[in-house]
Amino acid sequence: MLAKSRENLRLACDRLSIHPDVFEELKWPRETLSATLLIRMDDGSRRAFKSWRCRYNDRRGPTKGGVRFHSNVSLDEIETLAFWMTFKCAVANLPFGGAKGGVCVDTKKLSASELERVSRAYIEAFAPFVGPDRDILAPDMYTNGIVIAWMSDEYSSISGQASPSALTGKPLAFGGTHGRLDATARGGYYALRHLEASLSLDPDNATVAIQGFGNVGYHCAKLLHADGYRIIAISDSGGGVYDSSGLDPLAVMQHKHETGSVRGAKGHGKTKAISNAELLTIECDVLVPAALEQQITLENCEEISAKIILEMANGPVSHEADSKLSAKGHVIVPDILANSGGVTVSHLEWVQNRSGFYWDQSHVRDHLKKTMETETQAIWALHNEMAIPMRDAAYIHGLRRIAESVEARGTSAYFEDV
Ligand SMILES: NC(=O)C1=CN([C@@H]2O[C@H](COP(=O)(O)OP(=O)(O)OC[C@H]3O[C@@H](n4cnc5c(N)ncnc54)[C@H](OP(=O)(O)O)[C@@H]3O)[C@@H](O)[C@H]2O)C=CC1
Ligand SMILES: O=C(O)CCC(=O)C(=O)O
Repeated sequence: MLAKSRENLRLACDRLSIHPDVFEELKWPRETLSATLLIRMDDGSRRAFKSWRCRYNDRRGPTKGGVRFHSNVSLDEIETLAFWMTFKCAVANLPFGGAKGGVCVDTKKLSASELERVSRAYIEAFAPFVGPDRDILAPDMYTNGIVIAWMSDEYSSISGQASPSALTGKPLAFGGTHGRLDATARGGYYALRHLEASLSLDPDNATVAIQGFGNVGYHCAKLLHADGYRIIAISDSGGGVYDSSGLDPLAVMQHKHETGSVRGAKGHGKTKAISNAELLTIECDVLVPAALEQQITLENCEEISAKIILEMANGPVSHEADSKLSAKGHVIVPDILANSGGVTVSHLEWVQNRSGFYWDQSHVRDHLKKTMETETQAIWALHNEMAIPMRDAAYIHGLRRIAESVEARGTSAYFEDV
């Protein structure tokens, strides 16, 4: 995946006439560490879990990115996610480079105490890599505030002092910030709402399909539903539900709490079960992938009907499918912009931890809204001026900032402006 993603960098370098040194620097991660976590299970047996932490590039500041717990996590996935984080942090204009980590584990097969041991072991393994001025961790798929609290507690024990700013996404009572829980979804929501007029989207007449019903998918559904968008399809790892009359995200979540899946939840009309593959091709105005990478590929991209794809997941559209869809006039609001709200509020958490002064929710939300609107507008303008897809515009927007930080270190001019 990293090789394919690098194509976006190559294109942005070419368009900006960036000095080849910049491409060379961003071609590979700065450093990736791997570790095997040896965990004592509740039944007394011992199990080994592969894990990684990648710090991709730190030109703009300490590296920042989440930790994913998933059975398919691989080195290539983590390095690609860290590459995307590098651009995402630049797009959001944060003083961070990009990083990502992961453990190859199915959290659904662990007890709470096993999950705690995995979380603490992860920090123990990578502690020398971590730190408020070095590498700052956060949640991603199948990690949440509790996992981050265990990790933060472990990090403080290892470092021998309270070190809240080494991890973000912490519970409020443990140095977290207001607004981080739904920040990723809210950021995408602000971006979409900012583009409504340009995309001729009328919330009262627009339909939405959402793949993934965890932190990002659920909050996205809730925010869009509250504004009048009709959510007609929702899925999770167990499959999905479709109802052309609309679904109430709160009721669907209630059903998921009771049964473990969104399958079988009831909407306002004739609700039917659908697969994840079907959800992607459903006729709707806005498709919101909010689960895993590579969901829309050459195999199914011809069947995508949604004119707007809001990439709340990281990398849900393959490189090849992206070109095809863009050529056909689909507007893809790219991940490095659409889901940058999470890391934007993580930055605020880091700032608050470091200053010891804490903000209220409205302050955090105002900042997030302003950031999302500013960067969305800049990318939208570039997309129009250069007649290029929004993803290419976002990479150019981020690359300009990364290249500037390279240049600021005294190297001769790295790029000629477009
Ligand atoms: N959390 C954050 O702050 C950020 C997250 N992201 C990205 O957003 C995406 C979702 O993350 P997040 O919501 O935090 O993760 P969660 O772990 O909270 O939720 C993941 C959701 O995806 C579902 N899912 C898993 N596999 C599949 C599948 N094959 N098909 C459909 N649905 C599936 C899960 O289903 P089930 O409930 O059945 O397990 C769950 O509902 C990821 O790509 C992540 O990298 C990006 C930026 C920040
Ligand atoms: O909040 C953060 O620091 C990172 C979130 C993340 O992992 C992501 O944006 O993909």
